[in-house]
Amino acid sequence: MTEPICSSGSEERGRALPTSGAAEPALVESSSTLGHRAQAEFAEGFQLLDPVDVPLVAVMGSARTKVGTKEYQRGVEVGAALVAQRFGVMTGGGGGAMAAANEGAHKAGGVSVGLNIKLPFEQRPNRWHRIARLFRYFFVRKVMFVKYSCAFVVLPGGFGSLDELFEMLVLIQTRKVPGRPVVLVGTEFWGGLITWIKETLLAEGMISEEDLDLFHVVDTAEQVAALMPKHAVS
Ligand SMILES: CC(C)=CCNc1ncnc2c1ncn2[C@@H]1O[C@H](COP(=O)(O)O)[C@@H](O)[C@H]1O
Repeated sequence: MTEPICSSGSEERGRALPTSGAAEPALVESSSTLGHRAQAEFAEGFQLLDPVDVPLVAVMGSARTKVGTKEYQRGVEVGAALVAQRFGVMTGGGGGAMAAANEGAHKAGGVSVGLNIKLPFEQRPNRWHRIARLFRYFFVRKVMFVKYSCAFVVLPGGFGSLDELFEMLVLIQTRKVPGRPVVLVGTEFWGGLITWIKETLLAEGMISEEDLDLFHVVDTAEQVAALMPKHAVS
């Protein structure tokens, strides 16, 4: 018999469930294991981030951006520009755009945070963050990005970056979190999505006109810095 794709709690109870390890799929564990692990992970995340005493900007972006490319360089510049404005930088701690933003922040002498994720394949943290933790659950880690950031910057990226972007926009749109700058970097890269948002989502009444004000689209690190909340600048 083939394994069911979905399983109910009662089906789970009869089965030996994996207990730990990066290779094991998350969210198929028993409800109680999931609950305990998530609770512990929340507590550890709070412990890590509560003591950070500079305002953090979450910088999202592709795990695949190559070192040495213009895109990588722009990520480095964004990290450095945020530190120049006395923000710390918090990323997903992996390679690509995450490494770029952490590198810029670290080399500029700022606070550089990496919230890594355990994945079923090998995952190396980048070497540019000094405050770090490895998370099992994307959803717990996303709470950290939202709870501990005062602005959200999204460099060009794929599904992961889109997920983080839209999570943030929904939370602001529905007033679950206070508004904050959400900045997409790369007018050319994001242009098609923005056009679709306007010509389909807005035109079909799926969002309101004012929802378009929930995000900005820019091209340079200086423009990102100019959109940040002013309280961090002395
Ligand atoms: C090549 C590959 C899939 C590597 C995955 N390695 C990852 N390491 C750390 N964070 C990640 C990773 N994949 C997705 N994320 C999260 O999703 C975003 C990147 O996803 P993407 O590459 O844009 O879609 C990051 O902001 C990060 O928070």
